[in-house]
Amino acid sequence: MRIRLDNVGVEYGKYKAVDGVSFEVGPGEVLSIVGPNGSGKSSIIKCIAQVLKPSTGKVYLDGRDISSIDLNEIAKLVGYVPQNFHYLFFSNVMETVLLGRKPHIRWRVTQKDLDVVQRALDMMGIAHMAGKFMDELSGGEKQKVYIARTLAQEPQLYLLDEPTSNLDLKHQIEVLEITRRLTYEKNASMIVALHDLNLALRYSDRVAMMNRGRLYAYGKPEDVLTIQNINDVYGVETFIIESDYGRYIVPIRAK
Ligand SMILES: Nc1ncnc2c1ncn2[C@@H]1O[C@H](COP(=O)(O)OP(=O)(O)OP(=O)(O)O)[C@@H](O)[C@H]1O
Repeated sequence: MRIRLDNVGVEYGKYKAVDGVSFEVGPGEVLSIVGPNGSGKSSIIKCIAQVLKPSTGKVYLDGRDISSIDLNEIAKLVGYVPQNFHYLFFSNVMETVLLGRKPHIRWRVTQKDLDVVQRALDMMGIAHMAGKFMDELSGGEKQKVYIARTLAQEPQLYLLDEPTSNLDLKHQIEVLEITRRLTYEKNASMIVALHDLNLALRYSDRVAMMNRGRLYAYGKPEDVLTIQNINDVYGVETFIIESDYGRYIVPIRAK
């Protein structure tokens, strides 16, 4: 799936949170959006998820204006994991992940739906807690359930807003490995907001760096995540290590 943002702006009342953002993500590609707190990452993701309507510009999915696409079709195509998720505290893990199948279910839940849900639970390592109620889970466990729900949805576009914020080191890597692999295998696409610049460097095909609502830099990870850009946008001095395992950004001090 190809996603194109053309001059997207977001306003909250008179406050312009996003201004004139344009970028493109091709089939089988992962785009990370990085930038300081309040720079507009979530607002952009919400426009693509159709939670917010842009005040200017348009979002296109495979060339179609997203606002003209039927919401049932959007529900099948776009899998959105928001930053702050709301769950039904009286539902259990299995039921919550099964909700991901809702756009695909016609009359009743089929064996295929249950198989897909089981696979998603297994991929996220939460099958053993399938019967637990949502309000019995830790923050990281809830986040895994919401990612599993999106995996069960089998979307063409993964929209992940800081999906690793509550996860331990191992699961931060696993979530991005799994979603990136599915993106490549299914020729889907993925747009992910990340605070960890090293994860962005490692898992993206392209990076969009936001600064105060504007796109500051956009392109290949190594061209965007430079010492100079990080210094300009975050006000943090860094150095870069080139190792056998790849390139790493090491922060030294805030300016
Ligand atoms: N519902 C809202 N009403 C008013 N202002 C908002 C609203 N949501 C976000 N904003 C403002 O818009 C700006 C961009 O917010 P957004 O959540 O998109 O940033 P972000 O880059 O995702 O931040 P963070 O890294 O802290 O999650 C911020 O200044 C924020 O205060």
